[in-house]
Amino acid sequence: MKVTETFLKGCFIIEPLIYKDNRGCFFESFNHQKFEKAIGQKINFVQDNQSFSKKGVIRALHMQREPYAQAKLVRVIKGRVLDVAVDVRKGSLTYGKYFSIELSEENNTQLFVPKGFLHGFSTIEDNTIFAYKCDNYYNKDFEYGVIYNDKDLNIDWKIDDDIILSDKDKELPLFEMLL
Ligand SMILES: Cc1cn([C@H]2C[C@H](O)[C@@H](COP(=O)(O)OP(=O)(O)O[C@H]3O[C@@H](C)C(=O)[C@@H](O)[C@H]3O)O2)c(=O)[nH]c1=O
Repeated sequence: MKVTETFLKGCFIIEPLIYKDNRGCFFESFNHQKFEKAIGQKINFVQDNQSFSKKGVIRALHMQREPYAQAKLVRVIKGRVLDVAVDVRKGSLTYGKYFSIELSEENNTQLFVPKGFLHGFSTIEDNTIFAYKCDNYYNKDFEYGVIYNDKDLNIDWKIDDDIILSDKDKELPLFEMLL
């Protein structure tokens, strides 16, 4: 696999090695030993999540507060998303900056989003299946977020049609509330 650190320290792009043959293809979607070596830190994923979304959905921007903060390893099984990670680590040189990348069933690319990041994605294709591993359990009392269209963050979600949001995501606060 090829691992590339983004301009946000600790946030990595992972491109698995794809083995193609006359049947189709094969790849290791996660290998604990290789993964820890590649990112240079111990990681213990304890929860796997999967969501299905129509085209034009934005699920964002989410995180959990300590002691339930989560690092995530995200990927697309079917369809295509624009995945977004925002650095909100206090004191970070890239605080408030975001990285976005297209993840799809074609490129099989994954993104490792460390603790201390807001995370979200928009679905560019209909019937998109998004899957991710988390290194801490879900706890609804520690969920936090920022509204997807915050003016300071100014994220281009690459959606032209109508945006579909959850009621919860419509009510998320502005980024300045995090300060
Ligand atoms: C995230 C999550 C949700 N749920 C439940 C709560 C709710 O009833 C239902 C749907 O939850 P949500 O609306 O929060 O799902 P969703 O908007 O897909 O939330 C996810 O968005 C992406 C971008 C992330 O990064 C994730 O960490 C998570 O926040 O599933 C769990 O039981 N466990 C979980 O781990």
